[in-house]
Amino acid sequence: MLSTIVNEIVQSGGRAFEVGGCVRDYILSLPCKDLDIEVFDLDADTLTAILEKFGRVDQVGASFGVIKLKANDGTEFDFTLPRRESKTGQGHRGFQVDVDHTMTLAEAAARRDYTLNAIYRCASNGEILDPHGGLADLNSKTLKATSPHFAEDPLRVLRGMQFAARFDMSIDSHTASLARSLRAEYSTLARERVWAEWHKWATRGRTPSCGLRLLESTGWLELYPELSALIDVPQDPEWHPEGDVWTHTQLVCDAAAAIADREELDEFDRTVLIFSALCHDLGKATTTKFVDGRWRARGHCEAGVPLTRRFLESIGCPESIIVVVEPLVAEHLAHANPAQSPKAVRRLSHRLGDATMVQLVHLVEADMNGRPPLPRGLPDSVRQMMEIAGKLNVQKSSPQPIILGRHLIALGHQPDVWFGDVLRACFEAQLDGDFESEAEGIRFLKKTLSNQ
Ligand SMILES: Nc1ccn([C@@H]2O[C@H](COP(=O)(O)OP(=O)(O)OP(=O)(O)O)[C@@H](O)[C@H]2O)c(=O)n1
Repeated sequence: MLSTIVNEIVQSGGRAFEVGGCVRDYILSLPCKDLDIEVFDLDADTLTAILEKFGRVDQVGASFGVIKLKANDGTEFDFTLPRRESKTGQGHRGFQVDVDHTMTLAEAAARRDYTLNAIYRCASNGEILDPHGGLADLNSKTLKATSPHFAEDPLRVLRGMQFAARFDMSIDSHTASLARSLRAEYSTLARERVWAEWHKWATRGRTPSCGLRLLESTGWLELYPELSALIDVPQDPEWHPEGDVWTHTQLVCDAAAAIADREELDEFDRTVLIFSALCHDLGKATTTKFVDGRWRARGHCEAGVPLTRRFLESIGCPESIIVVVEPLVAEHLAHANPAQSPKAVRRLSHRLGDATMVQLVHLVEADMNGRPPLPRGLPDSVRQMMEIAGKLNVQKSSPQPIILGRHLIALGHQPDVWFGDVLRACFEAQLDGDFESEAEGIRFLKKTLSNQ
C-alpha cells in the first residue's frame, strides 16, 4: 500500500521520506512502531487529493502540516509537510507553525530535537539522507541537538533522558549547556508529558543509569531533590565498595533492567521494579550517620517511603504504581532478618499489601547486584524466604482473611461494631499460623468468642 502511495506522490512531482524514530530504529535494527512520512515539493491540497484515493483522510492537523490517512486496508499513516516552528509563548502549544513545502531537507530537519531523529530515508529507494550528521552521532552514542530550535521545547531534555537509557548514549557538552538553560522551564511542562518520558525511561531503557547521568550533566537532577540528595551520601565500604548512594542507585537501576529483561516482566511489573530500584535508598539521604566506626543508615527503608511518594507524584506517576513501590521500598531489607519462619513470611507478605513477594525478590536481587565487586545474586536468606512463601502460597498475593463477618452471622450473631475487633484478632492469629483452614478458623473463632 505505502509503495503505491509513494509512487503516486512521486508521479505528481513530490518526494516522500520516512523520518524520525522509524528511521533511527531502522538504522539500529530495531522494530519500527510508527511510520512518519514527510512529503516535500507538494502543497497540502495536492497531497490530500492523492491520499484520498487510498482511504479516509483526517485533515484536523493540516494547518500544522500533519495529515493522517486511514488506508482502505486498515493501516494508518502520518504524513507531514515540511514546516518551521517558532515559539510564541509558554508550553508546547505556544508555537507558530509555517508549513512550507519548498523547504530543503536540512531546513525542515532543523525543527527536530536530536540529530538521531533527523535522518531521512527515501520512501522510493531507501537512500539515507542525513543533513545534520545523525549517523555519526548514533555511532559515537552522542545525543546532539539538531539546531538552536532545540530550546523551544524543554521536554526534549527528558526525551534525551529516555533515549540515553534506551540507546546507551550520553549528551554532548553544547547540548548539555542548552539543556541547562532550560531548567527554569521544567515547571511549565504538563505532568502527563513528564510521566510519558519517565515511563519510557523505565519500560524501554536498557541502561537507565545513562538517563540519570544525563539529568546530572544537564543540571536537571536538581529538579528532583529526592534524587539529587543521594549524591555524596557515604556508605560503609565493606557493604558498599562501589561508592556513594547515588552511584549504588544507578547500578541498581541497571541491574533491575537486566532482571526485567531476563524475567520478561510485563510493562507494569517492569515499571514497578525500575522505580523501586530508583527509590529504594531515598531514605539514606536523611538517615545516614557515622556510628560505631561505620556509616549506617538505620531506618532508611521506612524513611524512604514518604520521599518515594513525593518524588513519584512530582513526575506524574499513577497511584496504581506508587502504592506498589512504597511497600517494596519499606521492606527491601526484610530478608536481612535471620529468622525466616512461616510466621515472619506470612507477616511480611501481608505488610507488602499491593506488592508481591516476587516483586520484592527482584528488587533485593537488583540491590545485591549493584555493589560491585561484591558477588551478585540472591542471599540464602531470600531463597529460604521464597521456599516458605511457596509452601504458604503467598509469592504472588498476600494472605487474605479466612474468617469473615459471614462466619459470625452463621454462628447466630447480628452484625455489630464488635465484629471488627474479633475479625482483626482472627486475622492476626491466622498470620501467626494458629490456623490454616476454614474449619480450624471456625474452631478458633468459637474459642475466642467463648473466652470473651
Ligand atoms: N518534542 C519533540 C517531539 C518529537 N520530535 C520529532 O518528532 C519525531 C517523532 O516523535 P515521537 O513519535 O514522539 O518519538 P520518536 O522519536 O518516534 O521515538 P519513540 O520511539 O519514543 O516513539 C521525533 O523523532 C523527532 O524528530 C521533536 O523533534 N521534538
